[in-house]
Amino acid sequence: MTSASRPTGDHHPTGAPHPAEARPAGDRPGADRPRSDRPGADRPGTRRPPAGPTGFADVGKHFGTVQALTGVTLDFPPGRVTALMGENGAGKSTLLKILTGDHRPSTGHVLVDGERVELRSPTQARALGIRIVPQEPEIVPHVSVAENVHVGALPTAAGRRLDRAELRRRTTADLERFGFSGLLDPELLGSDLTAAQRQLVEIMRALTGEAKLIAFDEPTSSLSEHETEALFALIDRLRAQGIAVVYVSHRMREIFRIADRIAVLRDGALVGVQDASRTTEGDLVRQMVGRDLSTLFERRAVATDRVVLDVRDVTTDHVRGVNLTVRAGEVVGLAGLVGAGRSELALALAGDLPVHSGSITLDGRPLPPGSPGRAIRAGLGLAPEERKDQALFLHRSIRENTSIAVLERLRRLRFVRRSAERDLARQYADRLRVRTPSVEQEVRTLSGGNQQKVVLARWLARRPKVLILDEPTRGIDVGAKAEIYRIIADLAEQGVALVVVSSELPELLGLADRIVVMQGGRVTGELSRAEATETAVLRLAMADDITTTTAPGAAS
Ligand SMILES: Nc1ncnc2c1ncn2[C@@H]1O[C@H](COP(=O)(O)OP(=O)(O)OP(=O)(O)O)[C@@H](O)[C@H]1O
Repeated sequence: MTSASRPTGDHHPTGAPHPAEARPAGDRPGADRPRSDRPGADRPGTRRPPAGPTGFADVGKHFGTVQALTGVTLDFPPGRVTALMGENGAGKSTLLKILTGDHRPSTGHVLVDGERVELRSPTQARALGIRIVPQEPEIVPHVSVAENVHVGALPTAAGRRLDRAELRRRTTADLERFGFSGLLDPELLGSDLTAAQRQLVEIMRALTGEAKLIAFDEPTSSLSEHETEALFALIDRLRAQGIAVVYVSHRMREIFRIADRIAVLRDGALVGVQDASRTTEGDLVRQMVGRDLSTLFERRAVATDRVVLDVRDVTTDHVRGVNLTVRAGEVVGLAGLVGAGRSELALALAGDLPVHSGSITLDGRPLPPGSPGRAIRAGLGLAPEERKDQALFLHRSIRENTSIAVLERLRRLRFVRRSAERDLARQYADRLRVRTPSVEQEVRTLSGGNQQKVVLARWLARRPKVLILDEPTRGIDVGAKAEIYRIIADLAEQGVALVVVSSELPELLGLADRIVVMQGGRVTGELSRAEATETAVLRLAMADDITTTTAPGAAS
């Protein structure tokens, strides 16, 4: 791509000043007007009003017998952020894929600036200014960040060789404009990127060239607070330039922070579109799920004195001397910022990563580290963070994917195995509200959130002595979240020792009897349920940063 083909001046995301308005939910004067109509947004060069709406007219979509969408009519006004909400499998991703030319609608059509268009491919949608930041970033592993961002439009020097200096310059400038400087090195290889960095590359890719509509599909699921704020600042700038933003997320707090309007889908149909300042979390939940979830975190404390998991001085590549005890019936929350070492500790305890020193005792017996099979046999289960990559057999059914962890138990009942397997899978599919016609459905055809529920079902079904759940509700809708909280409470009542790693603080504060906070691979503190507040947790999660600020050099 030449620099001339990139957005410049007012069209560029960072060409416009950052809107200064703070936006607490429910207190946004003029929130019902398009942003571009508001004072300060009307700068020379801001887009002209389009001739007509961009969005969907009566769109339906079926996959074989599955009716994913029915009669959806919805437009995305310029300069406004429209959030799309709905339970797992409600049809959000399918809707986005129709907008970006990945799927063709079975009925109805897509409108761009009032004109009916037949989008045959993502390239065609892109040429019309429609962009998507997909749920699963697609990164080329063997090339740099810069090449990944500018893939398909790389600058060339004499002899048609790649002009690396120009590419680096361009990417560094992009990083600065998008507010991502310091979060990503243009020279890093695709294969070395963290989940968060992969997401940032996808966002940068979507923002190159002239965009009129940008859709984000659960963009923050792997971003830290800091990266999420950089993304929100960017979205504020996109809005101020008159770009239509579509934002898919299950996170209520984010929706109320960033959205102007909220569209709710249920079972493939549009339930309604409301102004974000005139609705509440409770209203949205009722619309999505059809019931009240006000008792989300209700659970009794049932922890006993019997220590089931005792971790002493465990050191791994990035984890330093961690001590942790979990009692039967206790839920211990592991808090920390992304990169604090929580997932590495979880993987090490489950035998998936080497332990360099220290000891692990499970139910009074030493658990030699380094063997996942041994950990499972000893009664320690881990539902890892990267569930889909690490755990699913995509071409197998929900039944097979659920029962694989309990086959030994079912095998004993040789003749009834298949039906026992099916009953088990059905029981969890129902409890976790997996949207599927049958448990014989191949997992690859499920929506992202429903795939996550299947992996979780497997571990919940196993009922180990110690269960470690790493980000158990990531990508999962609010109805199923409530069910997962209930299952965690039930497991605790049955005497299971639980460790929950979560980046959603309200979730940890609601679930945990005790919160252990990590930072930079170490435990920086522990808070009882009574002591734990968001501020107290964050203070410990940033302990080093605070030490460094107050006493330079002291933290080295
Ligand atoms: N390629 C496919 N083949 C068969 N069924 C599909 C396919 N893609 C989607 N579906 C079905 O369409 C429905 C809508 O799925 P979609 O991915 O749009 O949901 P979603 O609202 O994005 O969910 P999530 O919050 O879990 O990401 C689901 O029932 C899903 O199983």
